[in-house]
Amino acid sequence: MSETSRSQAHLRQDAPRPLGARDAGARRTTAGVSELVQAALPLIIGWLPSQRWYAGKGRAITRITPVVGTPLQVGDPALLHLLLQVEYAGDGGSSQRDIYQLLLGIRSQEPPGIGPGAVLGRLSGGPYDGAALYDAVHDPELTGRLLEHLATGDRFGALSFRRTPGPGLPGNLPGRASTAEQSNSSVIYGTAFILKLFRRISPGTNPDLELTLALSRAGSTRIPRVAAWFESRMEGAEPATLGLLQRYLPDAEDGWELALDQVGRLKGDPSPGNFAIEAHRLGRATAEVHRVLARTMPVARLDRTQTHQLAAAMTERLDQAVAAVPGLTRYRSALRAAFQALTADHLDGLPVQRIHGDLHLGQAMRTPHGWVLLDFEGEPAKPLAERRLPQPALRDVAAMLRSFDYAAAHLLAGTPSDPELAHLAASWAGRNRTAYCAGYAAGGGMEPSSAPELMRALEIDKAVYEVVYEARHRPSWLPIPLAAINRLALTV
Ligand SMILES: Nc1ncnc2c1ncn2[C@@H]1O[C@H](COP(=O)(O)OP(=O)(O)O)[C@@H](O)[C@H]1O
Ligand SMILES: O=P(O)(O)O[C@H]1O[C@H](CO)[C@@H](O[C@H]2O[C@H](CO)[C@@H](O)[C@H](O)[C@H]2O)[C@H](O)[C@H]1O
Repeated sequence: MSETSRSQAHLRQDAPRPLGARDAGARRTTAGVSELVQAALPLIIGWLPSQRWYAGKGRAITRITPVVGTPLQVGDPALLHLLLQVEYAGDGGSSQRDIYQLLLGIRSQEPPGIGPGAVLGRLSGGPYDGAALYDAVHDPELTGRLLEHLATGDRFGALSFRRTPGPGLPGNLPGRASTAEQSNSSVIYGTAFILKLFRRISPGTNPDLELTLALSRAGSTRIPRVAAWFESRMEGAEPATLGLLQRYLPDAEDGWELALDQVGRLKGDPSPGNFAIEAHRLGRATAEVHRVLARTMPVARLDRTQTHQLAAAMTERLDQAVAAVPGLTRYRSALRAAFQALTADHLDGLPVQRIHGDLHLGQAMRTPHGWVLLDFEGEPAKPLAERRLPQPALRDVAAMLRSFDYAAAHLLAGTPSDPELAHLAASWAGRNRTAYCAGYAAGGGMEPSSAPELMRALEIDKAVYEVVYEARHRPSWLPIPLAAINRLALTV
């Protein structure tokens, strides 16, 4: 971070409507936003790189530029909404930039019970000199304030809060930070709503909002209904989605946890459950979602050129992954050949449509009324425009198949090599993969076994993505996708 330079040149200050007589001092007004941001920047720079959602890990920050600062509450506590552009050095002297959404709380005393990882430090200078600066996601009072904005459909300068038609929203529920492992940050309001705050922001509608709204409007019960969202105008660009409020599913069980529970029982439980029934239902649910998306969003068919482009994009991602993770190098030619096989004539005319884009067991919740799918954001590492392109629906199927492998591999993680256990794990994954595909076809989706080359290429493409994801975020998990690459490279 040695070369860090800061700029406030582009900071837009958006004045809030008065929020009541909470503003104690004359200096603590909107006029002080710029000074507040300048005082906060050194603390932000120290805190940002340790956040799970921060994409620039290991790279030197070269510049930080506040883009839009909006005080959503002044006084003690105060709430500052900030969009911050961070530039970092890329490979070979290139530079990369990302915009992050921060929701910063400011109080004279830190909120009770807040974890040390959520506290940025004490401000030095500016209108809140000496006050504690912290991640407001962990402050029930301030996240409650956000819900009020969503409930009333407020506008603050560049920020617009929007509600879907339907029953009113309660404006007075405190929010608690979700502890789920995730790419963004979520706040749960009682047992009624969950608000996801997108952390890495791109101009344009986030596919999570776009697709869940389309599914909600079509009456699908396979997603939690959208209740509200908020967005920011961006200079010279489309508005960016910042947050999505959906119904909370209080009785739901996470598919990943359920699967791990079942896999764990393979180690000697006399009555291991039959997850294959659930896998079949999940396949059906996936097909149902695909059918609604194909009905309500644009669809197309691949021509010869587009098939070549599909294969070329996979090859390009592979080459980038090999450069980032040298352990992939020895598989490169076998994997390239699998992508090359896609260019044969038989894919001409393959339907493409909007899909989930990053489907895995952790995105599937089993409720008393069946499986519900979450998080239609697509792979967070891909540019937003790419995530919004129509894709073969089997891409989601291949991604879920990878998830069954992941769950099985968990059984073996950290244990000395045990051929019997390895066999049990492989059989468990195989059974559930087959059941999921059968459920998908029974639900009206394309029969996965009718397109073996495509399925293999899609699974490899996903495993390559996972190799990079694990190398970056969870290096101890890297052997899981690498083992899959090894297997997929050998299978022809
Ligand atoms: N509507 C919901 N009801 C219950 N739990 C939810 C809901 N939405 C998300 N969750 C929980 O939060 C986790 C993270 O949500 P997700 O949308 O995948 O966030 P991210 O995009 O940040 O990874 C999920 O795995 C699930 O455990
Ligand atoms: O944060 P997201 O849920 O949007 O997705 C990212 O993180 C996932 C892990 O949390 C990652 O999924 C990979 O690990 C899962 C087990 O934790 C496994 O079930 C998936 O099959 C595997 O891809 C996902 O790839 C990443 O985009």
